[in-house]
Amino acid sequence: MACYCQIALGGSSWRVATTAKPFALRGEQPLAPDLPFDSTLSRSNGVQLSSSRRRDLVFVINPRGANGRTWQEWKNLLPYLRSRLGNNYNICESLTSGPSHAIDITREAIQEGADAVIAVGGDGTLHEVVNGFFLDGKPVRNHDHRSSALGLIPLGTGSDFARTFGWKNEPHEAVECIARGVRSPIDVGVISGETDESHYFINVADIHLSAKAGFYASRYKRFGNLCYVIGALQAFIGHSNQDLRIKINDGEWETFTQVTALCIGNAKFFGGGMKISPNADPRSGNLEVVILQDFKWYDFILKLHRLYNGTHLSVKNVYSRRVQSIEVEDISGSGSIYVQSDGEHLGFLPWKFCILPSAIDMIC
Ligand SMILES: Nc1ncnc2c1ncn2[C@@H]1O[C@H](COP(=O)(O)OP(=O)(O)OP(=O)(O)O)[C@@H](O)[C@H]1O
Repeated sequence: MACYCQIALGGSSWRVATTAKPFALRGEQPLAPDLPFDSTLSRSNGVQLSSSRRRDLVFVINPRGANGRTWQEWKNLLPYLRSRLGNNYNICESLTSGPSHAIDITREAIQEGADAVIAVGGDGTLHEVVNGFFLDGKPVRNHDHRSSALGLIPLGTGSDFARTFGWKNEPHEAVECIARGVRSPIDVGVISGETDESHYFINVADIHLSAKAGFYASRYKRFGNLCYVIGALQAFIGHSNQDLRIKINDGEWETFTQVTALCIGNAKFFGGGMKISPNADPRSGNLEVVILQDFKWYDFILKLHRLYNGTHLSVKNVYSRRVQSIEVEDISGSGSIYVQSDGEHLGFLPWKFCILPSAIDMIC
């Protein structure tokens, strides 16, 4: 018989739905007020995994993803998920309460021995789940020194990472992958700066105009994919191309003049379907760097279709290269050049970006 457990951790709520003994987690704070509360749910303190022999799949759901669509679709999906996967797995449902919470949920789920942690939402949720696979620069492990697999049910606004695998922004294909259970190692990008703290990305990290556009786009997610157009228009206001210093694979510093945007792809798409790094492959052991130089606003109008279909690498003033690492510095030293990773604002230059080959097993 199915049993459910309401769980909360580190300032937010989790709900676990299993068909066996519940995956119980600390209960500290209530559900987000506008989320329905199931009175059959119970709470407990401390963390323990199901004692069932079946494996635990922890679904990390951002109820605010895609302006609330993620939550609506998840509710519709759950009965199907239980019928499709419930015979072989305990289905553990964990709702995020706010930014960064998915990181804590993921770390705890891995430490408690979850078989897989599955991000349900957009690239931002996936980004946080990926960051939860690491702590203090090392992979998180359970008591047997094993990690969990990473899964994804793409239900965000852009869901760009899923596009590299040819998945649509809907759940059924992803659920079939989880049911098949095939896992393969994928690469993760790691970003380091002046502090000891590392950040991880799985899709695309980018610098300057595109990162500024992403920063603004995040304010307009209620408009769906149109947010990227609005964000880009706002980013153009006051934009000026900048000279950047770049060091590739720990070689010599080089100057790239009048950089409009610099993109570092572990996968191919960003900005709601733009195929910015068309040769990137998260199983290649490389990152694809694409640099747009001296682009004017009208270049984007004339060449936008090439950016979307990934044929822009042969365009004038577009440089591309496969790298294992790249360091980027702002020559002006203004500290105002935007950086984002997986569509999430990270801060401003300088940063170093490296590949971690085969860092995570992914269900795909
Ligand atoms: N409960 C929550 N309330 C508010 N924001 C949240 C919550 N949980 C996560 N977030 C934040 O929501 C942001 C966006 O999430 P997500 O990427 O899933 O959706 P999206 O932006 O619509 O999709 P995409 O990134 O694919 O365009 C993330 O930055 C995340 O930190």
